[in-house]
Formats: sequence, structure tokens, C-alpha cells
Amino acid sequence: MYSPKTIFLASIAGAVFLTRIVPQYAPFSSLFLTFFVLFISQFTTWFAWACVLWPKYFSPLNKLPQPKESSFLFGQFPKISRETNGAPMREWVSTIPNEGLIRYTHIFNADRVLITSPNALREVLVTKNYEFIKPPQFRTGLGQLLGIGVLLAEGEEHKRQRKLLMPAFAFRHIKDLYPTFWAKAHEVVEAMTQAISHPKSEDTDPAIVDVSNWASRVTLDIIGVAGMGHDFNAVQDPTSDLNQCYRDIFQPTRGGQILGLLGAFLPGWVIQNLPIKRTKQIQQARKIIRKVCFDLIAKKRVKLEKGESTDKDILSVSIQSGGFSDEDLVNQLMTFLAAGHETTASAMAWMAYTMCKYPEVQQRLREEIRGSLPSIGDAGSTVSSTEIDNLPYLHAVCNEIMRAYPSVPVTLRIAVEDATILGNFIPKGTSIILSPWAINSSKELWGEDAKEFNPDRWMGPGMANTGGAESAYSNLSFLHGPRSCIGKDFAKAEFACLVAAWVGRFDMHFADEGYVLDIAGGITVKPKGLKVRMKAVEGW
Ligand code: HEM
Repeated sequence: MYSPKTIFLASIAGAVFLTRIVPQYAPFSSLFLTFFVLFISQFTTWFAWACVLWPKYFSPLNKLPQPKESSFLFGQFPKISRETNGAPMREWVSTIPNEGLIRYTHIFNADRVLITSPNALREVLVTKNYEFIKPPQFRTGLGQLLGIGVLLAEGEEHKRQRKLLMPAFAFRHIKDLYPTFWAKAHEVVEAMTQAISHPKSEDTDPAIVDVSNWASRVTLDIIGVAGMGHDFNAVQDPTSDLNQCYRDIFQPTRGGQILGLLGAFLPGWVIQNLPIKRTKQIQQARKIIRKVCFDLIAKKRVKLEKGESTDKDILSVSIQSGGFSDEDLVNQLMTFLAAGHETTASAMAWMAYTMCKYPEVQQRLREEIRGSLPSIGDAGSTVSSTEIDNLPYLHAVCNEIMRAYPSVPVTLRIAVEDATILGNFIPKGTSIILSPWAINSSKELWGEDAKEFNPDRWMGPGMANTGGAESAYSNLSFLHGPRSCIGKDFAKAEFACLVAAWVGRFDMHFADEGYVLDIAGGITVKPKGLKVRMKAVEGW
């Protein structure tokens, strides 16, 4: 498709051709000036067509409902960049009457289609799943840190990888991981209990805790132990290279946002080699993460070859499938390390926020946990999947946190060919927006109190799995279909164990009583600047 990126490349090629091969026809002898003239002239033509004529008069998407106000050139981009990721979509779902699709435009009026109804979601996520792929710039951008594992692979390659990995995520296997999750939950609450009772300096109050930091460390350890059979020990030692890497690269920065935007216009290799701090940071992180993964694979192979391992972690199951080369395995490990830890860490940050905001929920949950589970303070204590999964209020609170504040508020697809959704023509290349946050809080799907935090919607007969919503597509936190979160059961079990341990042990209040929710992040989101005053509650 003709785009600024192809114009850029075509202008470079044209300028080289004109100045080097047929200089008599070049407008200038300078390569740069020739490039500049070619670029500007092509860009202007493209601009008039793509930014004015096509979106305003020719786009078949014009007939779909859309937001009223729109910038002349940048569509809804100014609103989207000003607000929290997913907030505009959340607003449009409930304010623009629609039948499953809302159209809006982005930079240079590029078309976007927001999916709003269960039937439309079913088409995009299930029946036509491979017609709507992840944007290619994800592969070049995220691919550096995640490798091209199951998260970024497409088509037949994705099917192959997913089939080989599925056994590791089957519930019969996940249920054996509950004691591992519980052991790490024990370790982190003990470390936190120690930390909040020992001042580090005179002017810091140890009881005021940066929950995101602890949450990221414990979830990194859990994906290490349960996913790869290796303890990164980030709970005890936050200074390890790997922990530091993820803290740096997942910190939303201006540099990262700018690179994301440039990705729409420049080829991936140009972006990756820009001489700026952010690209250097990413290259360094990639080196460290890959080395950690290669070492883990080598160690695990030796163990498996000697017949010493009966491990059931994701890595062991992947090696034993025989379908992955070492390079493939590195890509899968990089994927699980990133996809499997910041997402759950974000859910933990939302847990802390909701517990502070709704102290009565916190109190009720603590009573259920303490009344039913063995004390987290007892180093030898363990729990089974049945013990955790049978606590109705814990189940309800965890589900409600993930519904009301999904870790991934928005994700994207691109129509790989001309397609249709609910019979509406979708031209090739159109961006399709899936917004878990918007869907999970749609009044149409959840009723009048959709935007309220109400764990009780998951209580009562027949409510535990649905929260009262009629369609499974009303809850999009893990998406659905062949590209849904492969780690859903893993994440839910891990989250329930961590929440039980954390709420069972600590009383939590906002450190700043007037805290007003502001949301930070990119792919995953968290309450910005949240600090929690924590106190260990005696007797458990
Ligand atoms: C609260 C925790 C989690 C949430 C909310 C979550 C959410 C999601 C979402 C929304 C996607 C789809 C992204 C897209 O296609 O655009 C996804 C995919 C994925 N998630 Fe999770 N996730 C969580 C935890 C985990 C964990 C613990 C693991 C690994 C152990 C994991 C591994 C993956 C993988 C590998 C994919 C790609 C699946 C594919 O494309 O076939 N996630 N997750």
C-alpha cells in the first residue's frame, strides 16, 4: 500500500537512481536535495488523496457511526494521545449509538474501526481470526524484546507454535503450579513485612510501599520458576540485570512514545538504529534477555538429556515437544518473560488500588481468606487449586479487578486483505481496534453499573463464571479464540494466590488520602504514582 514509509523508501531509491545512474535527468546533483524534492512531491500527492479525498469522500467506512468532533488532519489522534490508553474508546462505546462497529480516524486520517459487539468480536477473534493480523510494526518493535514467539507469529507458524505450547498451559498442569505460586507469595509477603518494619533512612516511611515494584519482582520470579524452572530471585535482589532491564524498558517514556509514532512512517530498521538513548537501552536489554534465555535452555537440555528432570515447566514441555530449535525456544522464553510478568504485575497494582479505594471489600476478602486458607506466615504451608478456587469472594474480587481494570486496555489488528465484519466492507490495511477496557465496561453488555467496581456481580447462583453478562465476549481481558491469552489459567491462578497472600497479610490504605486515579502505561497500564500505606495484620 502507498504510505509515507513506501514514499520514503521510493524517494531514497529514486534519488540514488537519478543522481548516480542517470544524473542528466536529476533535478539536482545533490543526493539529499533530489531525495527531498521526490519525497515532498510524492508526499503532497499522497497527502491530498489519503488525508482529504479518501477519508472524507471515498472510504467505504464513512457510513459507520463515528465521533462528532475530529481534527482536520489528525482525526482523533489528539484526543487519544491526551487521554489514558483506551479511555476514548470506552467513552465512544457508551456514547455513540452503533451496531457493532465505530469508525474513527487517526494521524493523517487513517481509518480505524473499533469493535463493540459480541458478534463483531466473534468474527474478528474467532471465525476470521487469521484475516486480522497483528500490525507488522509490532513484529519489528516488540519483536526485538520478545522474539518472534507465539505472541508475534502469524498464520500457519502461529498455529504450529500454539499447538506445541498448549499442553504446558492445560489446566491439569496449571493446577500443579498452585503450590509454586503460594511459595513465592509467601516469600514476597515475608520480604515486604520485613521491609515495612525497617526504616531505610530517617526521612522515608517504610510503611509506604511502591506496590508496582514488588508486584513486578514477584511476577518475574513466578514466570521464572513456573515457566522455566529457574528462580531469578528478584524478590530478594531487585538489582539483578534482568529485573533492571524490564523495569527500564517497560517504564513508559517520551522516547518510547516518539519511537512508536515514528514506526508508522519509517522502516523498522531505521527506528532500531536511531542514535538515541531509548534504542540503545532496548538493544542492551535484548542482549541481556537473550543471554539469560540461552543459558536457561542450555542448562535445561543438559538436565533433560541426563534424564534428571521430570519438570513440568513451560520450557521443559516445549523442549520435549521436539518442535522447537534453540533459537525458537529463545523466542518463546523472551515472549513468556515479557507477556507473563508485566500483565500480572499490572493486575496486582490494580488490586492494591481497588483494595485502598474500597476498604469494605478489602475487609470482607481478608475475613474469607483468613477463615479458609492456611496462614501465609507458615513457611511450610501450601494450598491446592481446589482450596483457592473454592473461595467465592476471592474469585469474585479477582474477576472484578480484571474486568474493571484490564491490564491490556487496547490491542490492535490489521485487515490483511479486503474483508467484511458484520457484512460491512473493511478495506485491506484498515486498523481494527479491540478494547478490553471499553468492552468490559459497556453498559450494553454489563448493565447500568458497568463502570462501577462491584465484586458482588460475580456472586450468587450462576454468576461465578459470567458476572451476569450474557455473552462470553463481554469480557475481553484475555481476548478470545485462537489468539487469546495462552497464559489465562496460569495468570488467574497466580493472581488469586498473590491476592490471597497479600490481602490476607496486609491492611492497605492510600498513602496520600486524596489520591486521584491517573493511569500510566503503554501496552499494559497501572495507577500512576500509586503509593500504599501497608500494615501487617497480626494473626495470619
Ligand atoms: C493478568 C494477566 C494477563 C493478562 C490480562 C493477559 C492478557 C493478554 C491479552 C489481552 C493477550 C492478547 C494480546 C493480543 O493478541 O493483542 C494475551 C496474549 C498472550 N499472553 Fe497473556 N495475559 C496475562 C498473563 C499472561 C501470562 C501469565 C502468560 C504466560 C505465562 C501470558 C502469555 C501470553 C501469550 C504467549 C500471548 C500470545 C498468545 C497468542 O498470540 O497465541 N499472559 N494476553
